[in-house]
This record gives sequence, C-alpha cells and structure tokens, in this order.
Amino acid sequence: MAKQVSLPLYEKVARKNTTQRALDITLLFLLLSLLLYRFLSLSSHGFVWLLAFLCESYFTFNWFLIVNCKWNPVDFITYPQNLEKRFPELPPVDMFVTTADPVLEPPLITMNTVLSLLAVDYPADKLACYLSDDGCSPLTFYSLVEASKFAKLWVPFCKKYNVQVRAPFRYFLDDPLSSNSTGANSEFKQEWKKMKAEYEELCLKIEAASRKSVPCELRGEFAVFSNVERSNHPTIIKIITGEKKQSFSDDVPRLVYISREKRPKHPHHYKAGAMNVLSRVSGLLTNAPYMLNVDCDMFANNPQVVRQAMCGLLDSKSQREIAFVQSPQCFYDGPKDDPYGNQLVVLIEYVGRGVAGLQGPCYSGTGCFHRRNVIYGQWPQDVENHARNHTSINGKLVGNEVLIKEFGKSKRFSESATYALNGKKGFPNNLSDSLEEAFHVASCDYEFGTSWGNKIGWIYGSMTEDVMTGLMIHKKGWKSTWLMPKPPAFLGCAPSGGPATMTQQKRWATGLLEILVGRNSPIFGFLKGKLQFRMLLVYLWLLSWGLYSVPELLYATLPAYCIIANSQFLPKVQDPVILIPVAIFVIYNLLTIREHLKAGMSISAWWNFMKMGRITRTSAYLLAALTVVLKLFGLSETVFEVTQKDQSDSDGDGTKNGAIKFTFDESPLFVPGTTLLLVNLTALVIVSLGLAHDVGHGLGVGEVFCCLWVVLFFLPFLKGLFRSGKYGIPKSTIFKSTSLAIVFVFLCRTS
Ligand SMILES: O=c1ccn([C@@H]2O[C@H](COP(=O)(O)OP(=O)(O)O[C@H]3O[C@H](CO)[C@@H](O)[C@H](O)[C@H]3O)[C@@H](O)[C@H]2O)c(=O)[nH]1
Ligand SMILES: [Mn+2]
Repeated sequence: MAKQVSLPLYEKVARKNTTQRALDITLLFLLLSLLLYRFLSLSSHGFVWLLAFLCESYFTFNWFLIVNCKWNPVDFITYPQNLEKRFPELPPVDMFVTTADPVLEPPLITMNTVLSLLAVDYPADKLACYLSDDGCSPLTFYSLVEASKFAKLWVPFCKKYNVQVRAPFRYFLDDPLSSNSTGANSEFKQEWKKMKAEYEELCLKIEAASRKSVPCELRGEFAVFSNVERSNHPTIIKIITGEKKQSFSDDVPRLVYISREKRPKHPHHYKAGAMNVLSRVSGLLTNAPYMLNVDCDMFANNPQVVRQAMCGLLDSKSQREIAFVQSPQCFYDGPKDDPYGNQLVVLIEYVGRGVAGLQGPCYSGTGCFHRRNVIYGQWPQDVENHARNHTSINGKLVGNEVLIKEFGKSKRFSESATYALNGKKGFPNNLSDSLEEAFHVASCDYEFGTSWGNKIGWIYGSMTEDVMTGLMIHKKGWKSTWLMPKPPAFLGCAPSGGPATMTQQKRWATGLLEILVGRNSPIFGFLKGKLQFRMLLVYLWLLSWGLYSVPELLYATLPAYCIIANSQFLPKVQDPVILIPVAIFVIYNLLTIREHLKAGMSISAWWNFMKMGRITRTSAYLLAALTVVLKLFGLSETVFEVTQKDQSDSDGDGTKNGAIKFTFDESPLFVPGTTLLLVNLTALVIVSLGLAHDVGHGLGVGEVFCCLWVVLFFLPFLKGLFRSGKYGIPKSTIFKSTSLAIVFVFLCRTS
C-alpha cells in the first residue's frame, strides 16, 4: 500500500532554454540602449523623436513582459498507468458542451464533439454529458436525439476496438480496410462498414433536417419547441439517455440537453451565463466533483483525456494546489503555414510552457477540467475544513443562510453545493424531483441577488469570460496546470478568412482589456489577493493586447510621416548609432525564426505570424481598444459574436489549391489597415518621384526601408485593392481609407 501511494501520477520538469534566454536578454538590452540614446538626444530632436521614444518604451516594456512569460518553461509527464492503482474508484466527471447558433455552429460538428466525449476511455457510469444550447434550436435537439441513438453503437465499437479518434467525422476520414493492418480482421471489417453506414445515415438525417425550416414535426418530445424564439423562451431540459435507472445503459454516459430560459429584458451573459446554468443543473442531477468544459467544435482527440486530466488533479498535493487542468487549444485541418497566424503553436510552445512554470496556464475556455468546489468559490485554505465537515468558501465558514444568499434560493441546490464543497461523495438525488428543481435554477431571474457571475461560477463582465474566471481562481492562490498528452487532448477549428479571424481577435482583445480596466483587474489581485508577482506580469501582457494597437499603429505610420513631412525618426546611416536599431531588427527576426523552426513550423509560417501580428494589432486590436473606451463612457455595450465553424472540407478561401487569399468584408475592421497601406504607398511614391527633400546622403534610408517593410506586411491588403468579390477590399472601405489617407498626407505637409 505504502508503495502505491508513492507511485507518481504527474511530474513537472524544467526545460533548458539557455540560448533562448540569451537572445531574449540581448534584445531587451538593445531596446534599453535605444531608449537611452533617444532619451539623451530628445532635446535636439522634435516631436517625432518623442513619439518614437514613447512607442519604443511601450515595446520594450512589452518585451520585458514576454521575457518574463517565457523564462521558466516546463514539460509535463503524466502516468495514467498508475491512476487506477492509486484510485481504483475513479471520480465522476460532468462534461459540458456549449453551442449558441445552429447556423454558425453546424449541429453535425457539435454532435461529433458530444460523441467523442461520450466515447472517452473512462467508466461510462462516472460520466454525464450536458449540451447547453443558447440557440434554443429544435434542429440541435433533434440532432442530439439522433446522435444519442448512434452513440449506443458507436461507444461500444470504440471501446471494443480501442479506436484512437472518437469523433466519427475524423475517424472515417481514414479507411483502415484499405491498409493491410493486422488488426483488420473480418469481424472488425464488417462492424466498421456497418458503423460507417450508420454514421452516414446520421449525417443524412441531420442534413435533411437542417434544410427544412422546421427539422421535424414539433410533436411529442419536440412540442416544447413550438412557438419558441431564440431570445424569448422558457427553460427546456431533456434527459436524453439515462433518465430511468433501468434504461440507463452502462455503456453510454448520461446525456442531457439544456436550453436555459431567455427573456429580452434579462441580460444572459453569453457563454459565462450558459456555463453557470450548466454548473447548477448538473449540480442537481449528477453533482460530479470535476467538470470538463469544451466549445462545440472541440472534440476529444485523445480517448485517454479524462484519465490524463485526473493525473493532474487527484493526488493529495494537487487537491490543495491545482484548481484546473487546461489543455492548450489545438486545431485540426489548419491550412498550411498558418496563413491567419491563429493556430497558436508558437504561443503555446514558449509562452504557454513558460507560464506553466509560474502559477500555471490561464483558463482558455475550452478543454479545461475544473474542480466543482473551486468554481463554487472555494479557496485553497478552505479545503482543510473538509476534514472537519465544515463548509467554507472565500476563506469563511458558512451556514445555510449564507449558502442560500450566495447560491440562490433553491434549497436543494444549496444542499448539493454543500456536498460538493465538503468533498462528500455522491448526492442523494431523486432524478424526477431534481429535474423539477433544475428548471428553477435554469431560469433567467434565478441569479438575481446571488453571487453567481460575481464571486461564484463563471465571472461576468468580459467577452473573455474564460481568462476572467481563471484570473479570479489564480487570485485566490490556486495554481493550474497543462494537459499536454500526445496526441493532443482536444482539437477544434480555427477561423479562416480575414473577417472571421479579425472578429475573433477583436472579441479577445476587447474581453481582455475589459478585465484590465475593470474591477477585477489583476493589479488588485496582486495587491489584495494571492496572485504571484510574475503571474501579474503574465496577466498584464495578456490583458493589454488591445493597448498594443496604439503604439503599433503610430510606429507603422512614423516612417511614412517622416518621408512626407521631411523629418527623421532614425539616425543617419553614417551614424554608428544606427547599429542599435539594425541589431534589434536582425535579432528580433532571427529569434522569432528560431522559435518557429524549433516548434516545427516553417519560415513561411514565421512570415505569416509576423504579418498577421501587424495586421491584427493595427486592425482588430485597435477597434477593440476603441470599443472598450466607448464602453467605459457608457456609449456602447460589448457583444459576443460567435465564430463561424467551417464544416465542409472544400475551403472557400482557396486553401485547397495551396494559394491562400486573404478575404475582406465591409466591416470597419479593414479601414485602419487599408489606410496604413495607402499612406505608406504614398510615401514611397513621393520618394521615387524625388519629391522628398530630405532623402539622400544617408538621410531617410532607414525610413524608406521601414516603409517598404510595412507595405510587405500589408501585402494581402495591397492585393486586395486589385481583387474583386470577397478577395477584394470593398469600394466603400477603399473610399473611407483614401479619404483618411488624404487628410493624413495633408496634415503631414502642413505640419
Ligand atoms: O451566447 C453565447 C455565445 C457563445 N457561446 C459558446 O461559446 C463557445 C465559444 O465561442 P466561439 O465563437 O467558438 O469563440 P472562440 O473565440 O473560438 O472561443 C474562445 O474564446 C472565447 C472567449 O472569447 C471562450 O469562451 C472560448 O472558450 C474560447 O475557445 C462556443 O461553444 C459557443 O457556442 C455560448 O454558449 N453562448
Ligand atoms: Mn471556437
């Protein structure tokens, strides 16, 4: 026995990164030297010098924050083979999937996610899967009912043949019958064919239903969907499998459909609101101590995923330390060389692993296993009270009255919360009673006057509810850890095309900035809470993405401004000081190329990353910053715009034939980029016509080079000027940008 306890479940090993540290520090040192030089010569230069100094100060500070993030990278090793030796009785896990719109999020994608979860390699009676449908769509419900029938065949099939990819749409991409693998015996062949035919039938049914205005007759089970409007309907909860004990098949986990009540006058808090309803309803029905949450497109790609996560959560040290286990967001079928710079590979490899060496990764909304008691507000020190059978949250012992105040009026729910908080096993639930109560806790006024969204559950007030919720957890002194098995735990779709990518980036930057300037800012978390100092720096880096837009945009216009207004922001080429900016340029590029190559990416992926970095910062982040300013002045509300998930494999962006074309739409998101391009082009035309007085004799060379560099980054926009349809920049955008560019050039000339 004593031996078993010492069997490790999980280890964190520091990675060596001497070269990277040396490069990072050299760059920091060079940036500081540039600042010093600018500072000492401020008085002999004008406004342009000051502006450059301010922008570079911001870049230097940001670089310092990044170096902090990357400094202590770690690796994770899990030992799932030891799990059952130490915990013969594995704990229950409630799995949540959220969907919001059957058009942007095709039900077939969501169903594949659900099926992959139902089929994970974990005792089925320990799992329950809840689908939250903010679209209140009979199509989604219909698809789920059909998928649950298929699941009864699919789940046993996966377990019998130890299928690796348990999302059918991915699994059936390969034909194991064509390869002569030894495992392909004739029984398997037959079952495989049968399963494929069943899956195809499921797809046909869902597709046929989605072509109709109403997917099926709204009778019987479906009657509740007659006369519902998306944003105005009562709660719908349907236990699809596992309602009655006798019909609960041991092979397939419980499956529940929830569409929470929505009324036009009640704010519903987007995904955070949905997650809170899921927590409460599942608290009444199954009350598992662990909760996994995934977005509708993030299927479980590794059947061992729950076991892997339990390795990080179960031992007694992690009980007191680790609040959640986050799997990094990875994507399937990403176009070659990451043309939209949104596959996050390099970010996860360096920043992700580095942050894990500190207090742990930030919560990123999907692929995350949470402890229910932490979501209910427990602090690390509260865990000690378990043993004494006392309920405590936020560091204080609480009685029933307080519980009702914090968790809402449902007595049954407070009771279930007490169970969860005290780490007691099981919850005496009578499903039919609980179901009635579940409608109550899913209603839109249930949270009124409670701590939900404030101190308990998913926190409201930011478009990136995930980072906000994770921050609140880290503030209490909890740590978190990565789940990085091979193959990756979950895979999802990254948006493709210009508009979808920019909209997502804008939402992220908006949400992050909302946290930075809000009352839950990490600065208070550090001063008053238990957020570690270096973790504060991590959050500052992440939350300030939107702010970066301002210096980035100014700096990208500086060279053009200098050329048009006969000024300089860089030293002459003969001046030895020019070596500092040149070295910064060279080292920064070498360093980022090295990072990409080491992470297995190509040089083109590096270039796309650089290019998209500039494009997103000056476009999406700029609009995000503006949105937050408007919100601060009470002039606008922030809205969660759901990302389109692509279903077809024939890609509209020309990715299939290798040539990726950037796409545009009429959104104001493309105005800043187009304007920036036009301004830089104008400057280059002025130079080539010999109209720039100060260019020549070593003066202005740096500025001209920078202009060219900016134009190279904005090449997709340059091409967009000459293309039509979705590949072209709309006329209205060109018109707006040209007007802005003319005003800018005029101002430069008169300044
Ligand atoms: O009112 C809403 C809006 C969204 N969602 C769901 O939220 C998830 C994320 O939405 P998506 O459009 O896919 O956004 P992404 O930018 O891809 O998501 C990332 O960023 C979000 C925060 O901006 C996090 O919530 C996500 O977990 C994280 O994966 C999806 O499952 C949606 O169905 C809801 O349930 N209700
Ligand atoms: Mn998504």
